Amino acid sequence: MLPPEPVLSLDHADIYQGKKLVLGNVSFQINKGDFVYVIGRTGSGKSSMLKTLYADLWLQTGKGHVAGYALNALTPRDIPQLRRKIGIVFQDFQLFFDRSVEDNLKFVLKATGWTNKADMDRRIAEVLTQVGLDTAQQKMPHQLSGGEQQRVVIARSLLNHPQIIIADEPTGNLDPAVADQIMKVFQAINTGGTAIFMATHNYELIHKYPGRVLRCQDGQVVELRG
Ligand SMILES: Nc1ncnc2c1ncn2[C@@H]1O[C@H](COP(=O)(O)OP(=O)(O)OP(=O)(O)O)[C@@H](O)[C@H]1O
Repeated sequence: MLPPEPVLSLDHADIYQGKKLVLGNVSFQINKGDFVYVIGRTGSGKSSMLKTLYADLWLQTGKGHVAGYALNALTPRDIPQLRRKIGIVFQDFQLFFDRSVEDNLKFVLKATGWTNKADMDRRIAEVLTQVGLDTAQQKMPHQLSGGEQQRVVIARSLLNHPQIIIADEPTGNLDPAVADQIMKVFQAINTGGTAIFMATHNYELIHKYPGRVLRCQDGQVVELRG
């Protein structure tokens, strides 16, 4: 067997919101191809931990590595580079509603340094196919269902070939059948080798799409044994 390739790790990390310690002494590792959930009650610190991992919150104590970047030694210039290597998906879709699907995706490509039009067109077609939305390129977001909009967000997260997708409640606003389809999209992406780290409240999905499970509880993160 090949040795595990870590794509994300926290090592004795403390997660803060301002001066408030939310999670203390957090240590775990996610390897290439892992599917990992983080669960826990409202306010237990899931989002704060994810935000720390994509450098929206600063890691003040302990160590962390994401896609080759040391979180505790990031410079402001590193942050866009780091975010290019991870895909970020939220519950609320955060698409530009005054632009087509294609223009939403092109915006991200241009912002991350792509210039060649043919390359951009090819990559946009690829990621839309990957999420099962090949025909939606010219549509405006409001012409799409909630599930389709979330697929566009997932497609957007894939544009720069991330090593890991960090998803915060990506099915939270969707009805169960649609949530199920979105999970299948994540599963297919994961099968292709991309690690997934997902905060969720939906235990049914965890049973149906098994993965490692971390729980935020009483200021700590523990891994549940499967
Ligand atoms: N912007 C903020 N400023 C100050 N405190 C915050 C901020 N965001 C969250 N907190 C606090 O940090 C703690 C952890 O919140 P967090 O949002 O990380 O929890 P969560 O597990 O993701 O909750 P949920 O499941 O509701 O999304 C809570 O006590 C919360 O009130």
